[in-house]
Amino acid sequence: MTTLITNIQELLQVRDTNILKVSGKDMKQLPTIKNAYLLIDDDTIVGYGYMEDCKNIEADTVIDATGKVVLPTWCDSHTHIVYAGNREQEFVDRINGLSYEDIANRGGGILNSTEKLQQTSEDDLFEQSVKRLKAVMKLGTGAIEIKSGYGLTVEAELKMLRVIKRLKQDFPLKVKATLLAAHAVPKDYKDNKDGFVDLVINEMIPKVAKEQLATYIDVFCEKGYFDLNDTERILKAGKSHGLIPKIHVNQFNAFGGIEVAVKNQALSVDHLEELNESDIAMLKTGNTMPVALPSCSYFLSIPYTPGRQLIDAGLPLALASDYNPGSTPSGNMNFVVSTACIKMKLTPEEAINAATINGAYAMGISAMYGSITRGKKANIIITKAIPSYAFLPYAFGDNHIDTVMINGQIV
Ligand SMILES: N=CN[C@@H](CCC(=O)O)C(=O)O
Ligand SMILES: [Zn+2]
Repeated sequence: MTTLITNIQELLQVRDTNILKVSGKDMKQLPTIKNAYLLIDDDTIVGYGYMEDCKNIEADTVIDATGKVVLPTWCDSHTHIVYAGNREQEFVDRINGLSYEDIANRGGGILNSTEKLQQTSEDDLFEQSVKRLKAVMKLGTGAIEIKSGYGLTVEAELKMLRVIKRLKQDFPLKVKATLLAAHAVPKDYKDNKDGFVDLVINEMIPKVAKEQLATYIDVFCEKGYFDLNDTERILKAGKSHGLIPKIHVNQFNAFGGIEVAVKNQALSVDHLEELNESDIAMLKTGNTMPVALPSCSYFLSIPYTPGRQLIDAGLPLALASDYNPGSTPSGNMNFVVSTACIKMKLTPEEAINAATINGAYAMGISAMYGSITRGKKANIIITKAIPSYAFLPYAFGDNHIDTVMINGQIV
């Protein structure tokens, strides 16, 4: 089954060679073809070029994209979309003056979601998550990373990861799973954090690795959660079971977590709202992808990750949603891209690179996702008729998407 998309006003992120990420000044370059065609065979991109060169191409289905922009689907490398219930009361509490930290200190926050998740059946959790997954696919997300971390017991963490596995099996988008057991210290271990870290290392990691329920190991490395020593121990234990590090770090405090991550060859370091010069120098020594989560900064009114500074230092940057019930109850990557331009001063080219190819890198899948490249998966967004691609981040808040194709099928 072949599909030919014709008369594309502009085809974005066209990469003839299969690069895995873009960094520094290269992020300003977004290769495009104006007045283009795109040819898909089943689930694979097989050809593209100028309209004048597509005269002899025949296909089973032809889609006319006159006036429309076509680009790869968003690669959202950081989400927590498997959760139970919501936390809108905490949102109201914050409006009335409490901080995210205050709420966590009185037993709310992550532990609030933990309580809800532990009381929710696996099927119910699956159904709640399906709704969110369907919604983000419609908004152009074609690959997604999903974390555990609201279970905090062996059984509840496994329940979350089994739900992620079902989502992976039942939906066409690419799903990568991460074990984030060290997301918060559960109530039962309130005065025994080391005991909980031991549980993560001795029981959770081996079980999850044996059942192949996750590819990545994550830790919330933050004051009041897990310190540098805990982070190092958990990352090393994960690595010894084949799990690749990818951590939450520098959200509220910068105290050396990035060094631990880079030294353990983390695939990504995520949040980075607080960043100092030594963190940037450390990132320059490795291949770890910095990931910014601007919707989280927006929702919590905390600083934005200094993405401009990271890119100007020659580093790559990825953008992700952080979709979760506490700090980012939104998985809209279009908003993420707009907010990165508006608040972090990324150019539209940089933001689109960050949300496609670099997002794919932060999930370890950029050889097959994140650009319009022959042989890559046919995951594409066709916009409505718009004046130019800069209109996407510019006219924020409106949905500019006409069609989303994942594996060559319209969703
Ligand atoms: N910061 C840690 N974890 C999530 C928020 C979790 C929550 O509040 O439920 C985040 O990435 O923002
Ligand atoms: Zn997160």
